[in-house]
This record gives sequence, C-alpha cells and structure tokens, in this order.
Amino acid sequence: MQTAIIRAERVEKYYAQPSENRIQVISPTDLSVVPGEIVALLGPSGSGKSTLLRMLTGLSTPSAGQVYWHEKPIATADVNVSIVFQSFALFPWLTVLENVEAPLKARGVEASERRKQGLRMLDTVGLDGFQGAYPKELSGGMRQRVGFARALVVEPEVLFMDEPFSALDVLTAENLRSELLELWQNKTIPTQSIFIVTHNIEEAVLLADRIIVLGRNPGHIRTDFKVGLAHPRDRKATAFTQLVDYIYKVLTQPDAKPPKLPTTPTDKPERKAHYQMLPHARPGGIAGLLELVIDHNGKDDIYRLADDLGFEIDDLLPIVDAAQLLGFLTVTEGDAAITETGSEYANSEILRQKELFRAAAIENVLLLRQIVRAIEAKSDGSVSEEFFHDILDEQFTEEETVRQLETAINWGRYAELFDFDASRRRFIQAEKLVHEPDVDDEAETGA
Ligand SMILES: Nc1ncnc2c1ncn2[C@@H]1O[C@H](COP(=O)(O)OP(=O)(O)OP(=O)(O)O)[C@@H](O)[C@H]1O
Repeated sequence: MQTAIIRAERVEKYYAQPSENRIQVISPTDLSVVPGEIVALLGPSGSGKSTLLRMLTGLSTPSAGQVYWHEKPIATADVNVSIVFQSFALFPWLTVLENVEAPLKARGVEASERRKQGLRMLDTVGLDGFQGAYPKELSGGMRQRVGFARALVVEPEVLFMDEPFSALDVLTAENLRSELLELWQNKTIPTQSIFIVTHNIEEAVLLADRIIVLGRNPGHIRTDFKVGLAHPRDRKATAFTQLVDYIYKVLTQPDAKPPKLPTTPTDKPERKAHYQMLPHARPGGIAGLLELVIDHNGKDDIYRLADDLGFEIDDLLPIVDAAQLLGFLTVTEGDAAITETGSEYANSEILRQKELFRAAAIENVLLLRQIVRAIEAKSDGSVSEEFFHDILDEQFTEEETVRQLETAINWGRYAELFDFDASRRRFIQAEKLVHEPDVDDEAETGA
C-alpha cells in the first residue's frame, strides 16, 4: 500500500442557509491521492467535484473531517500543489512570461532565476517566442498552455485540474491532452500525481489510472476503480468502449448500486434520498427522445444518441433520467430501450399523452403525488409553494430546491395534475379536476 501524498479522512462540507438549516454538499468521504497516478473525478453537475478539489488542495476548509498532506494536517503543512482552471484565470495585464513567473515571485524566487525557469517552462509547453505577448493576443488553446506553464513552473507534487479542456474546441483539447500525457509519461515534469475534475467520460478513460464517480445530494463516492488499460489508449478498442459504457450506466442510474465493472470497482453503499431528484427535463424533450429511440428500433446506446443529436451527454442525461423515472425507458449497460408505455406515449395524440404522463407521474414521482394530495386535502383546493419549499429545503440546496419546484410545476401543469398561480405562488386545482360546479375561480383565489 503506497503512502498517500494527500489523504482526506471523513471530510464533509456544508453551507449555512438563511434559515436554520444547513446544506450538506459533501457527505463524510475518505479519499487518498497516491504517487504515480492520474485520478479523474467524474460526476453530474452539482455533485461537489469542485468542492472536493478545493478541500484536497487546502483552498477550502472541510466543515468536518481532516485533509492530510504527507500525514500532516493540510492547514499546517508546506503544501506543494498547483491548479489549472477551466477559465485559464490568467492576469490580463501581465505578459505570458510574467504570468508564468507569478507563482515563483509569490514564493520569493529571485528575478533572473524566475525568468530562467519561466522561459524553460514556456519552452516545455510549446510557447517559446510568445513570452512578451498578452493573454488577449492568444487563442484559447495557447492561453491554456500558459495556464499549464504557470501551474507546472513551481514543480507541484500534485497537479490539480478543474475541467482544463472543456473551454477548448475538440481538436485543441485533444492535442493538449496528449501533450500533457506525454510530459507525464516521459517524466519531463516532476509531478507525482495528477488529479483532474472532468465532465467528459472519454477524457477520463483516455487519461486516468483511476476514476472516481461522485453521486449527489449530498456528494458521495459511488464508485472508485483502477483503469487497467495501457497507453496509448484506443477509443475504439472494446475494453475502452466497455468502460465508457459502464460509466454512463453508473451516471444514468443515480439510484442504483453501481454495477460490476469490466475491472473490479470498489463499490460503496448507495444512499437513498427521501425525495428522488427530479431531472430537469421538459415533457416535450422526453417525447422527442422517445421518438428518437423508436426511430432507432426501440433501443440504442445513450452515447450514440447524444452524438446523433449533437448533444453534450450532460444535456441528454436529465432527459434520459426523466424518461426512466417515468417508466418510459429502461437503461441497461448504457443502452436505452423503450418500454411499452413509453412507446404508447410517444405514438399517442396529445390528450392521451397527457393521460399517460399523468399516470406515470403520480405512480413514480413522490413530490407530485404529495402536491396533489395536499391540494385535495385543503378545503380551498390550494396550497402554498412555500410549504413544499420548506420540506425540500431539508434535502436540497436553495438553488436546487427552486429548480426542483420549477420542474414539478412544469410537469404538473403539463399533466394537468394541478395548476400554479404564479402571482400568489400557490398550487391550485387544475381546471379539469374541478368537478363541483360551484367551485369557481373566485373561490380559489379567495384562499
Ligand atoms: N458557497 C456555497 N454556498 C452554498 N452552496 C454552495 C456553495 N458552493 C457550492 N455550493 C453548492 O454545492 C454543490 C456542489 O457544487 P460544486 O461546484 O462543487 O459541484 P460540481 O460537481 O463541481 O458542479 P459542476 O460540475 O456544475 O461544476 C452545488 O449544489 C452548489 O450549488
């Protein structure tokens, strides 16, 4: 067992809320970064990837638990890490060389030595000749090269990267990725370990020796496994695509225990949320996806569907999730297959579609069921949004609570389960559910 450079022990993060409640963003988590590996951290938006990265670097203090740097509490240790950011985060008023020298200056390195090391690093990342340029004169790819040079010039023991390639076009990203890998494999840089946060599953499988997938609400490790593929990796190789499919599967089934991997992942017990997380998808989008799956003979690989649609997988996943939640789609081994109800839904005319959606929503979505029950239980047939806000607030962040309610309103209105009075922020009975001739609008608004 290798000694960890960084070791997080039961780290947690929560944020205070205006109300008394606090929002837990990371649940107690153990995680070690050991020498000789590239670790990729994947997870859906909001699962706490950046939060975890910030705690591991010492930029942010855990609310509970401890991070150790070579077994010393990180706050008291002489930490040698660098971070490359998605947004490059360069100083626009400094030249390329001055940007690269900045961290050396902060460490008190003398001017001529700074210049020497800065120029050498610019050379390493392919930017020799650009030392006098300003960031605005450079392309995105070159700016990120400056970002790398600035991070690497201090010879960090661990190099952290937060989505370093996602602001770049596909070809530039590919190019920069393989150059980084080359620097690492040839040991041109003395960095002991690289920790990369990414949204891109293929990127993780291309680069990483170990992949960690986070789940959310609150953030927790769903699976943490080694990637046994030799470099250079071939995206078309079966072992590669199997691994990509496996990770899609883990990500598209947030409530399932991660399945067995082609290699052996360390499965962690899965936590069950009281309320499922409603995926933020619109009914129209769900119907569109189902039609597409039908066009593909009722079954297709999610990854290929995203490709065909020109969608980022992150944009498609909520729609897939929603269709799955409603029982219109099943996802197995990264393949989405339409169910009988899903097929009927996609092929029906609008009123029948609404009926099917209504039945599926009531059956499968706790929040919608509760809203309908609450409206039915109230003599005035209306209930305030605040009531559900307070309940959801216990489980989700403020931002997510608002989004959950927005999605619930959208689905509930579409399915005619209820209506929503936006001026009074109240859920009200849907027109068509009002059977009593004497219950009119006035009675409703008088509540
Ligand atoms: N200062 C803060 N106060 C309250 N909540 C916060 C704060 N910072 C982050 N959060 C919440 O913590 C959760 C995790 O955020 P984080 O940025 O770490 O996630 P992420 O996985 O990196 O997301 P993304 O992939 O979208 O960048 C989110 O729900 C976010 O809204």
